Amino acid sequence: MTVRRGQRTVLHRADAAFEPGSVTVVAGANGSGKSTLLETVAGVLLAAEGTVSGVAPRSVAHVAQTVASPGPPLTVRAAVAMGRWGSLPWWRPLRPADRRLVAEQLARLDLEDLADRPLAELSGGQRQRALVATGLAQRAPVLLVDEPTAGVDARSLGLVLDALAAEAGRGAVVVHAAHDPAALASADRVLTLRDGALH
Ligand SMILES: Nc1ncnc2c1ncn2[C@@H]1O[C@H](COP(=O)(O)OP(=O)(O)OP(=O)(O)O)[C@@H](O)[C@H]1O
Repeated sequence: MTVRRGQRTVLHRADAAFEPGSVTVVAGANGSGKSTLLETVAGVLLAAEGTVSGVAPRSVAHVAQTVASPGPPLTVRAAVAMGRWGSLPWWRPLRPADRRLVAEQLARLDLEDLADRPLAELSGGQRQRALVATGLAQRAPVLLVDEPTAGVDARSLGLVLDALAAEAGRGAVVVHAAHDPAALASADRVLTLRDGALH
């Protein structure tokens, strides 16, 4: 697909297929278009040419890159619970199974001690883990995460990579953008964006 942002063609006939049950890392220099690729697959951006196929409506969990802004006044637990809202009609409260799933994701990313803290007050690395947990809580067939390993310490890096591998293990398509050598080494496949194309 070809994707433009303003006057700039960021992706130029970029083409890839992502397999269920595998983790793909999209690498590339700053500004090469990693976020643009994930946003287009997620349906946030529209391709000028080409299409994204095989992705059913509401089947994508897309975790955007951490932003420095304070965001809504949510606790970490509430933020992760938001991952369940998409699977429920608006008038329904979370079911016990949803709450269990939220608790599991908090434990998986070692967020239990931070669960009742406001998301906005976490450090960058802590917030990164919380955002990954929000994506995992969606249990979507397709999980797209923008730089989940940016700024996390060695232990958190392991937790994040293990969690992403486990998502692939349950059959999800997992695609994440990364620069980190450990993230690249742990992926089933690494695609590099260069000059708007995937190599
Ligand atoms: N909202 C926008 N409007 C116009 N151009 C944009 C916008 N967002 C990004 N771009 C441009 O699109 C190109 C690709 O940006 P993108 O954020 O996809 O790169 P990236 O590989 O994810 O970078 P990074 O590693 O820094 O996160 C860059 O040249 C960037 O300046």
